[in-house]
Amino acid sequence: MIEVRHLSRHYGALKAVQDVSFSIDTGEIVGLLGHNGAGKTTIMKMLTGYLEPSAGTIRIDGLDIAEQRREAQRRIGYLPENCPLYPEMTVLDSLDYQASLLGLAPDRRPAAIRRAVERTELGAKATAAIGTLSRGYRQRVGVAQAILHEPRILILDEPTNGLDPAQIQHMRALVRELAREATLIISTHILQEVEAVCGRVLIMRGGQLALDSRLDAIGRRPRLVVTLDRDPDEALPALSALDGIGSAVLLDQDGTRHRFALETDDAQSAAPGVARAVCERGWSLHGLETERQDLEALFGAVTLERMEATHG
Ligand SMILES: Nc1ncnc2c1ncn2[C@@H]1O[C@H](COP(=O)(O)OP(=O)(O)OP(=O)(O)O)[C@@H](O)[C@H]1O
Repeated sequence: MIEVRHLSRHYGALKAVQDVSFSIDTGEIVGLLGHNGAGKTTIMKMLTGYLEPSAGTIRIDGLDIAEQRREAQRRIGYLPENCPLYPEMTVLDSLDYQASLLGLAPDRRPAAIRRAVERTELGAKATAAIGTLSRGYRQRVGVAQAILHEPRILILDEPTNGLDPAQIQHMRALVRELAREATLIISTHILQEVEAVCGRVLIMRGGQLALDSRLDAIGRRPRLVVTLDRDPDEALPALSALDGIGSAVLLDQDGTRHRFALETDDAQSAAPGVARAVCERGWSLHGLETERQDLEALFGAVTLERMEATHG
């Protein structure tokens, strides 16, 4: 179980992650999706205890990562982006070295290494020098390193980055296999990646969480999209407290106008109540529509920010 509350990270004036909250249950496979620079790696580094948040809390199985970092880290396996490996080491040496860094007792190492090699199907390359391996095999070594201590939570940053189509297929099969025993968070900027392996998606946009949805809900349940000239701080609590509304998130902003998406079981029936509540507060209603949450809309949420970034 991972609980993230009001997590922020600033680099000087740059707000790389802003007030992000989510919970992940045991056994879930969650895709963290967003364009380059959206804040995915920053979140992953904070989840793994390698980067301190500027604000907010992270709990791993109830352990506060700021206070019980070592203990929390023992439950996590991490494949960093462009996983650094020593090219002159063999696969086995590399795994043995990582096992020692993880603090595995020497008598437990051979069994742990054997199991990691089997699960990542690295047997044929076990004695090969890492520098001679294809990128796909090097990624598998990175994954083998991450699972040596049999963590219950696995965090994979761009696991298919730079792989060819056959290697991507293999990595996806490996991810599904790993998910039988661990909770998985996979960062990617590829929508198809999420569709292929994840049950749930978190979309980051400009450092903020723009969408948190189960994939099987996408394309089925329409949402209500309301446009108001109110700040999210004021509008979100009011909107999410309305009868029949499960949650409210900010979609985007154009000047002072903000578009909010409201999750509801029945968007058509909830619409009049939303319109009434907005008018009762004396707010201007600039738009109210039902929106089917299909994959295109999901993708739009991501690409919009890319356009904003491109156009400054
Ligand atoms: N150490 C750092 N110092 C300053 N700025 C940083 C640092 N690390 C990341 N950033 C900036 O923070 C923002 C978020 O970066 P981050 O790497 O978390 O994004 P990302 O979603 O993982 O992107 P990518 O898909 O390119 O890996 C970017 O604007 C990035 O330039």
